[in-house]
Amino acid sequence: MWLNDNDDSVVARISKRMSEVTGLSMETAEQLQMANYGLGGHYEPHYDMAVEEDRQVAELNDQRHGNRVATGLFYMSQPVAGGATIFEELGLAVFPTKNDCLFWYNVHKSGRPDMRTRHAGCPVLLGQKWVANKWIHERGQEFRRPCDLSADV
Ligand SMILES: O=C(O)CCC(=O)C(=O)O
Ligand SMILES: [Fe+2]
Repeated sequence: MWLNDNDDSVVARISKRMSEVTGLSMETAEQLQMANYGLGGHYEPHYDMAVEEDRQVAELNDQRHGNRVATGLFYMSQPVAGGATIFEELGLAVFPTKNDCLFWYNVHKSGRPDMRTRHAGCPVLLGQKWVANKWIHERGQEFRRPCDLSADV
């Protein structure tokens, strides 16, 4: 389910806060995506951004707005057990805490995808997991997050 800033003042406030905290423009961001996981609900390992090898995602990548430069993942509820967001490459497991937001950059300042951002949602073992995704795009960030020539900054 996708929520537009005009749907409710809470949705608009989330966008505004996201911009204030990250310093990024929300002009080209996607609507807020809500997702619910029940028992056993999980999300296979994936990248949020388009990577060259992944044609399907690349085709989904909005050419006008550029790649998904960053992800804001809001935990709207707290499962009783399970449901961590894990980053395999980084050896990171983040257990959802209600009202927390996990933020990361998907692409380097050079525009190259950061392959360390591959992540997954582990199965919910007990309780419910609600998340909201805010995907922020490259266009509009030119002066807010300037490019850098080195590949891995
Ligand atoms: O639910 C999670 O922990 C991860 C969700 C996710 O990666 C996504 O929706 O793209
Ligand atoms: Fe994701």
